[in-house]
Amino acid sequence: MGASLKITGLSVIYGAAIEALENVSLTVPEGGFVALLGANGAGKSTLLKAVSGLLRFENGRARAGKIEYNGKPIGGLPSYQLARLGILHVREGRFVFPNMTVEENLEAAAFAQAGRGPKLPGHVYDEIFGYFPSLERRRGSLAGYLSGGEQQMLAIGRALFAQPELLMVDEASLGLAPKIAAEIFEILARINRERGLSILVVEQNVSLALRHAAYGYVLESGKLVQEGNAESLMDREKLSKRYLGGSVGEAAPSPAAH
Ligand SMILES: Nc1ncnc2c1ncn2[C@@H]1O[C@H](COP(=O)(O)OP(=O)(O)OP(=O)(O)O)[C@@H](O)[C@H]1O
Repeated sequence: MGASLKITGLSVIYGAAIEALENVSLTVPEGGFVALLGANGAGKSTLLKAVSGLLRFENGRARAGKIEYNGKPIGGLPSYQLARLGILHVREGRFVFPNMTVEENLEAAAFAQAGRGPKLPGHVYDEIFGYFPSLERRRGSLAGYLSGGEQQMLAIGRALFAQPELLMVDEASLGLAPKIAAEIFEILARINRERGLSILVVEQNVSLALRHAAYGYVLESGKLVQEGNAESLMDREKLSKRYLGGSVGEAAPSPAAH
């Protein structure tokens, strides 16, 4: 089941003066798959943090604008309440517990997010491992020893335990080999299709994101500069050069790719 997100005229500042977003409006329809694109520092992560209630931990705040979830205002709610409403944010950097096994990471997430556990019924694992078979093979391994791609899958798998209705994923492809990044996006698309879950991804790899998302928004220096359906954005060759500083078809190269 998916939820709708509507952001209207959102402006965010950090501290007293750093303007990270200015008058940004964005919609994720129920069951939609939307990509938020833009170069480094454009404000993409800030937007996700504004939705999931994480801004306050970084001395950030919404100066203006409205955030509505399923038609109701949610601005100012704490992150744990937003998670209970079904808004899950997979942050950039993955944040798995390195000294716990895959299974323990999933149990911890279920316990913290949904108040379940510590032992979970088998079908819950089957559902998650159905999307991520490589995690099942490594369920007894310490998360710290997983590859970057497997850690990203674990981070997404943990979010799924909370039965989200809106899943926001920040830079899922960062530092990953193209084949693994593509696999992760295919899994996200499958989750979107099969569960009707609404998905908002932040991505620098434009072609990868627009291959799966139906609609995209482009931020530049905190302002929305382009939006449109995936096809029309892919057609705008200029988009990459002007706003993203690279080729539409390429992700930023990463020395850590594995
Ligand atoms: N905690 C913070 N305190 C002060 N300024 C911040 C903070 N987080 C982000 N910023 C500033 O806000 C702007 C937007 O940053 P943000 O991280 O949202 O961009 P981004 O598009 O997600 O970039 P990246 O792809 O590099 O993560 C930048 O100018 C950044 O320096």
